[in-house]
Amino acid sequence: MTQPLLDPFDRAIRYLRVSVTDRCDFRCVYCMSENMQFLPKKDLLTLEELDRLCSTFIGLGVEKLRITGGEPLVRRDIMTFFRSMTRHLDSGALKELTVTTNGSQLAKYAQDLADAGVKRINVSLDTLDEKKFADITRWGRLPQVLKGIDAAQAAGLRVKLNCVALKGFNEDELFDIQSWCAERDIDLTFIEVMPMGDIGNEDRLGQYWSLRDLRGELEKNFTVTDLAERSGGPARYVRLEETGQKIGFITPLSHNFCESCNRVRITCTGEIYTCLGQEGHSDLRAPLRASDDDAHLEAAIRRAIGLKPKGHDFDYSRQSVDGRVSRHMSHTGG
Ligand SMILES: Nc1nc2c(ncn2[C@@H]2O[C@H](COP(=O)(O)OP(=O)(O)OP(=O)(O)O)[C@@H](O)[C@H]2O)c(=O)[nH]1
Ligand SMILES: C[S@@+](CC[C@H](N)C(=O)[O-])C[C@H]1O[C@@H](n2cnc3c(N)ncnc32)[C@H](O)[C@@H]1O
Ligand code: SF4
Ligand code: SF4
Repeated sequence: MTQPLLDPFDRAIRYLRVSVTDRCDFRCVYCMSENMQFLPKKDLLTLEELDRLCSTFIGLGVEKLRITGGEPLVRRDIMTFFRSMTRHLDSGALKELTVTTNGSQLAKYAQDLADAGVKRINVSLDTLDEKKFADITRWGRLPQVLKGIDAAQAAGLRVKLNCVALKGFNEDELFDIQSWCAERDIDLTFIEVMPMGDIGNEDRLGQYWSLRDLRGELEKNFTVTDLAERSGGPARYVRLEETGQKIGFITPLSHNFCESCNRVRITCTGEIYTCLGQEGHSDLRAPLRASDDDAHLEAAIRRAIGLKPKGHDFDYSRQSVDGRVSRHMSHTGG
């Protein structure tokens, strides 16, 4: 029997997040600069290499696989990869195959995702206003995303909306977004903006809207009850008693979920980041390419997991660069 992946703090690693591309058809202001330089295609893991890497992790006890990016659905032939993972769902080794997407390609791929065994997807959407959407994503078009969400629901996929809370940007839309989701039976999670990337002159500290304040706003209209349940992810949930709606809050700066952290991340070039909020990483592409022997790759994975830190190092209170992670969110896929 293979030993499960345990980190130095005895946390079992069951959740793998894989960024399949650094490219994106949007340029969200908190994520990328307008003139992002992307990696040469030859540096990316091939779909076959991604398959081998993910399959090795699944053999080592990973039960949940989330595909992210950049925008995962702009990678050519990505459905081939999703379909190749279906065998692990069929065998029961993989419990969940899922994706985090900006929604732009969903109208095209929703049914294929459902056919591959995907049940739930997360769609990132910060505003329901067309003009504001164009501003925040720079290149995105809202109607295309809304069409994608409709297609996902029509294909039977459960949709969760990820909404980054931004002061002075979507504060005024809080109740519109909440009721829009309630009407469509779409789950909703708010995310605090994180200090990542060196993104031009964007002022992430000025955009910071604490979810504590956002919750305070909700309390003006609803009775908000804390729920004890956890999804195995960083979100904490509340219920709005008047509508019965469940809303998630992800406050990456609090350490409240680090102690039960179950995840690691792979970039599209095969680096493993054992913590979203730390720079430390190891290379898995070299061992992947060096030999067909999976034992070699497994040993490299175990060595990397052996370096997983206890928690993150984000800090808004430090004004200097050492309080931020300089890598872009699109590099590790959030
Ligand atoms: N600090 C921190 N933030 C995380 C972590 N995982 C996810 N997040 C944040 O949560 C955001 C949403 O993540 P998603 O890709 O939707 O996945 P999720 O919320 O973990 O997924 P489910 O719980 O399966 O729905 C990410 O973009 C990050 O901002 C984590 O391990 N640490
Ligand atoms: C990097 S994107 C990758 C997947 C896909 N392109 C999407 O947007 O859903 C994953 C998530 O990271 C979030 N994100 C990006 N930059 C962020 C930041 N600086 N702070 C908080 N969340 C961020 C996005 O809102 C999105 O929900
Ligand atoms: S948040 Fe997602 S959609 Fe927006 S620029 Fe980053 S990778 Fe692209
Ligand atoms: S910040 Fe790091 S340790 Fe904490 S939950 Fe996220 S990945 Fe895990």
